Amino acid sequence: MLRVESVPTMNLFDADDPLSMAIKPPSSESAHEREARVSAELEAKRISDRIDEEIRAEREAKKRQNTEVKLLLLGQAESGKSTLQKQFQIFYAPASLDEERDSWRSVVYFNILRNIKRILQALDALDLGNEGGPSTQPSAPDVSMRDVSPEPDMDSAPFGAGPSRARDGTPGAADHSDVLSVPLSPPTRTQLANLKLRLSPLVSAESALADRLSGGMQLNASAKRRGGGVYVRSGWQSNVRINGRKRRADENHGKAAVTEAANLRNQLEEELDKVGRMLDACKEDIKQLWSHPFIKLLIDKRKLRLQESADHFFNSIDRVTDHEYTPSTDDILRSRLQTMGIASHSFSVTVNGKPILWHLYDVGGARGLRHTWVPYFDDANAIIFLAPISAFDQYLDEDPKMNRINDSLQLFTYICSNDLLKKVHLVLFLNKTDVLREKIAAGVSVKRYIPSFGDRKNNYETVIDYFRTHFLQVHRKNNEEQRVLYTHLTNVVDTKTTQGIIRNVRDSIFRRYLQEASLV
Ligand SMILES: Nc1nc2c(ncn2[C@@H]2O[C@H](COP(=O)(O)OP(=O)(O)OP(=O)(O)O)[C@@H](O)[C@H]2O)c(=O)[nH]1
Ligand SMILES: [Mg+2]
Repeated sequence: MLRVESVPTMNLFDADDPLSMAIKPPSSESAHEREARVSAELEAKRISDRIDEEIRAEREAKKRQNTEVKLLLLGQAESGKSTLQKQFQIFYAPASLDEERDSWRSVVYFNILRNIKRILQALDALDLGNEGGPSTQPSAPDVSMRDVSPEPDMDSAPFGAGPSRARDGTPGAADHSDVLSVPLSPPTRTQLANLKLRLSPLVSAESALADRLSGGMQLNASAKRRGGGVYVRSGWQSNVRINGRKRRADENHGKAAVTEAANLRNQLEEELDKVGRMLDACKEDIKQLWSHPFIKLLIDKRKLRLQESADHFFNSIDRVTDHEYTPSTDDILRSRLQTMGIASHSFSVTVNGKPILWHLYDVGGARGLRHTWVPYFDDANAIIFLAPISAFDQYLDEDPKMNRINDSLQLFTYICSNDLLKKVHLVLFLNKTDVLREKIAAGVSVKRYIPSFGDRKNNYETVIDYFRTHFLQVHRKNNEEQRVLYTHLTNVVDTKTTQGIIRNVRDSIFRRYLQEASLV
């Protein structure tokens, strides 16, 4: 079957590796010396293996005594891990979400601006006549602080190749001859050119906000071109926290001295208020842009990768641009920020009268970040693997040749077959079922992207069944331990159904945990 990480084979004494060169035996080594060296190396390995085994046994024993449960949220980028983490937060620590509610205002603004920028960039590629406004194409070279470049190609795809699509992931790279072949009437051309001109200032506001959110951490130029978003590390909220928008006026009122922290807060608030005012001033243009039939066609034909929640935020533009706006819980669940590294969250849960600390690890799912998961495998108790099954018509930002369902299946194979995870409680979320339903209802053909789907009926139930069967097969083929796989069809932005599923998952994880720890 498919392997996800290819480990490069390395010559034992690689000339590029100074350590291996240092321990390389001398070229003058005699047969007797060689025998002695090999025997010493074997003995050293035996001792090292025994120590490893002792450490493993100790860790297992500790796991049993522990009153902690570690749950990993795994899956490709944009599969819904951080959204699910927010649902856990709503369930176990709603007050903490309230505390950071204000920080999400900047993310909501950023998401709206990012989608506008993508549409304007797509318009840039069309000749709309003399617009005279600033180009929305990135001009300055990027400084690479963190490369999230893709790993090498995987083995052959289980679903085969899909139709032609963007080769480099940029909106302009897709085949758009069909859009261009639609003759634009002069008034429409002028209308679009004017919209583009008036909305152009929002593009620089987007860049400033992206820098603010990521704390200056940037992607390299090629990752950006491929559509890379803003990566944030755990604790990003402190980059944009204002701590109560009303407080500023009170603090400043009649007081000469303000602290540096308050100054920074004020500056941030002013920046954000400015973006809010810009959005407010442009809201009619934004509505026009979003509802324009040509823009809809452009998004559809060129398969523009807008964020999942573009529709939600564009349709809420009046509410979001209100100067008293505070993000609703739904806004927070629909906001998009890419996770960099591992974000951990802890909740205290009482099970059978016993307090248990429940640690959740939300990982970054982009290919270049997956190596950071491995250190967490060792003492994990449970995994929720999220596979966005609506993504059958999409390709990875990191590798535009890789169908996203295909990537999910390969990743799931890696998780199911990983030795370190053999005993871990495994839960599979086939996520974004709501998006899948909408796509199917809109007539998007699965067979077009997944030729092996064949002539099956292009309806929701059949498609779900088809994908579920593939995931279950992966599990069955990699299940020497006879481990149960708990599968759920999910839409993790829906709080009501997700909370029910969280309860169900919690009970199954704790039941097993308590049995293993001999606590029942
Ligand atoms: N409609 C819908 N949107 C979803 C669902 N799950 C996640 N989303 C949205 O998809 C986007 C990506 O979700 P995230 O939770 O940020 O994805 P992630 O897996 O954490 O991605 P990385 O951090 O890049 O690895 C967000 O805008 C979410 O609101 C779902 O079930 N339905
Ligand atoms: Mg995330």
